[in-house]
Amino acid sequence: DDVIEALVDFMQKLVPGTMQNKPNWGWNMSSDPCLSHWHGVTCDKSNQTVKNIVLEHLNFLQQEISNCKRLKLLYLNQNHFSGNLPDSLSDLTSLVRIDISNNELSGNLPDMSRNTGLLSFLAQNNRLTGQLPNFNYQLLEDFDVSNNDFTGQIPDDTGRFGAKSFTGSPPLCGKVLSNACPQKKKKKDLHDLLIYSGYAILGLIVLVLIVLLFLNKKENLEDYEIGSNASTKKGVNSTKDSGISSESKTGQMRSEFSTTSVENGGFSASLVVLSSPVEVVNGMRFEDLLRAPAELIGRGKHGSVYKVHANGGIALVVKRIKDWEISRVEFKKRMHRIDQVRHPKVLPVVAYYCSKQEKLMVYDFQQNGSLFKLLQGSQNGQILDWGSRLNIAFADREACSENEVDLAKWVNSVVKGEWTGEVFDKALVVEGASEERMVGLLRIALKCINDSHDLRPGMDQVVTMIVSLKEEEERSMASSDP
Ligand SMILES: Nc1ncnc2c1ncn2[C@@H]1O[C@H](COP(=O)(O)OP(=O)(O)OP(=O)(O)O)[C@@H](O)[C@H]1O
Repeated sequence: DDVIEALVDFMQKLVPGTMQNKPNWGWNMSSDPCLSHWHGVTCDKSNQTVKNIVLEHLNFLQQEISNCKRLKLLYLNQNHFSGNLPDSLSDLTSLVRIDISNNELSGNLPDMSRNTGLLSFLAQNNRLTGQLPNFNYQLLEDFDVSNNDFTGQIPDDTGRFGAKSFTGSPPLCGKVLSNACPQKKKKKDLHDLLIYSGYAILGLIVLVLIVLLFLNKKENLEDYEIGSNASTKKGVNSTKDSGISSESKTGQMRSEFSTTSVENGGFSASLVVLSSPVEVVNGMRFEDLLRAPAELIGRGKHGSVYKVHANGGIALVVKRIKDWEISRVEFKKRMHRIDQVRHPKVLPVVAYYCSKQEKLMVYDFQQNGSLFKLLQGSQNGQILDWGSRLNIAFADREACSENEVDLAKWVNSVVKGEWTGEVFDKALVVEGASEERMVGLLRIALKCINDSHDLRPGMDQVVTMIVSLKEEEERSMASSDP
């Protein structure tokens, strides 16, 4: 009975209670270890004396230890324990000290990185294998894994524990041992190379994006600058284009130029005000121009012309230049060159706008319209009398002489080219004057303005020429009568 009691007590201490459910386990006070064949117990032939107790492969530690969540100290040193340490050891996060030294434990150590409160770990003199797991080396006070069969690199790069803690595992390598770790495999190099080239490509893409962004910004800035340089001078604000309704508030159709400008992609830039003192454009923004009611008043070779009722209903003229492949810088230069031309017969440009899609020139509206139309009599049905035409011609002559254009030369060229319709008074033609006679007279007049004094006819010669012209015409009229 004493033996039975001692054995049950031993088992109770080793694995308290938990093995009782195992079939044919025995190990209780109500049975006999030999007759009831307790697990692991062998007796002599007469079944009187317990001779051997073999409790192999029962994973006592494995089964029990994971339940001890608050376990702080685990001292199993010098017990000849064999087998693997349970993985559940890493779940016991309250553990402070572990001593499993001087046993015959084998296999890998469990991951101990979660046991953050561990102060000592002693596992020397076992047969443990594999790589050393990560410990919180900074906190550890005692650490010894010497005389095992660990392999690979010592993970402790703090150098807190010297060679003594690691010796006896020949394949183990690291800074603290004389056994330096071999260079990393080529595969790792290739891996690194791939990672670095990935970074390099990514960096390149980012760089290209930045450059593109910068260029784009510069382009916009150029627009902005074109707008702001002159406008700062004149106090015009730079502004972004905004949404514009398809019809103006006055009910007039929104101008074609504004429609296209907006549809072409919502660009932004200011109207550039030149030095001409047309008050209304000061402070006017490009979007104001787009919003203003406008009507088409003419088309030239280089584009269409719109009358725009700007702020307060003041009339401006916007010429929308079509298909001009010119850079902004060049356009800007030309506009400023035009701005420098000061001539009473040249209508100054008051402002301009330039973007990739759109080039606009803004003028003051001229009530009297086009001289060409006035001369052709097609303007408001108005017919210009001969005296007014002469006045205009003289004014133009003066203007042209300033510009070194020779009116006589021009008339000569007109007569030679037989475009006389250009120079004759329409009223004379309407009254039935002979065009042939007028050309004859014009030729006589041109002889009178010959550059060379000697070649100019005298007055008597002029009279003779006019008389013969008259007679010739009368003759031809007589011969043509039936
Ligand atoms: N400032 C203005 N005020 C009033 N009407 C204008 C003004 N500018 C132009 N117009 C009208 O628009 C018409 C066309 O003008 P535009 O300047 O396009 O003529 P253009 O010199 O023949 O053109 P292009 O140089 O493109 O051949 C003119 O004939 C005139 O009736």
